[in-house]
Amino acid sequence: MHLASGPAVAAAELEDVSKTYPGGGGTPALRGVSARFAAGSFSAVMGPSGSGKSTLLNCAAGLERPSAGRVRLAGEDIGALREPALTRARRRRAGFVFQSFNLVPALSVWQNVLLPQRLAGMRPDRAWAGEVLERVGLAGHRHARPDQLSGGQQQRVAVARALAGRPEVVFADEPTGALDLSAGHEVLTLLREAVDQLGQTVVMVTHDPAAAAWADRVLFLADGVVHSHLERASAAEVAAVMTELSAR
Ligand SMILES: Nc1ncnc2c1ncn2[C@@H]1O[C@H](COP(=O)(O)OP(=O)(O)OP(=O)(O)O)[C@@H](O)[C@H]1O
Repeated sequence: MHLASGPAVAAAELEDVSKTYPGGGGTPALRGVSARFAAGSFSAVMGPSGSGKSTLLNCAAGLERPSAGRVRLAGEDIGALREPALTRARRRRAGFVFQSFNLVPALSVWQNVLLPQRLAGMRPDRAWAGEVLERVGLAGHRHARPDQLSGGQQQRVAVARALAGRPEVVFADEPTGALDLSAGHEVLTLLREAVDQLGQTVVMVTHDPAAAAWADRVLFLADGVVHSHLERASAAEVAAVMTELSAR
């Protein structure tokens, strides 16, 4: 089953986006960034600490409003939307995976997976949610609470939750940052399979060149601007660019 249309379509797009945070001392976190995340692709966003990676992700996802420029999610100009239309668009079109899992501790695995669809006012697609829980290997844990699971299992629940609503884009901010190597590997495998088998679009911020090497394309940020891109890069190639950026 394909969740997104052909590769030429941008699932998310930033056009000349700048962002200065109130209280950020006037220094922009992003300065005129343009980036296009093709539907059905897996992109990684890398760059030194403070280069604007999370800000880019949050602007693309409608979690932050840019100070200038345009953001389109599945072709919709979300900058033009006021609350609560922006929240509705984000809930309908974006799925999220965060470093800290962000599961609701009082809810079961199953309730966590269905929650975004409920919040979006959608009737949860239980058959599909069951299938994604199966895919992440946790069908037998649907009644468990998050604190009964390992970190790797909790992040797999978060991936299932992000996929369950069939969003146009899954935004992942350091999804392997809190995991050991093998749990991180499992989560990256799931994200890769979501792209290859389901046609999902994934945009992932990471510090780890080995994680970025799972992506089709790596976008490098430095000081709030796009420095460069790599296609189908190895971890060593990604690490070489990071070394160059860190030495600046
Ligand atoms: N809410 C905020 N208020 C003020 N400044 C902020 C806020 N969020 C981020 N910044 C600043 O914006 C710049 C870019 O931050 P951002 O978190 O996007 O970078 P990053 O590349 O994701 O960093 P890291 O790798 O350390 O997570 C930094 O200088 C940061 O201090």
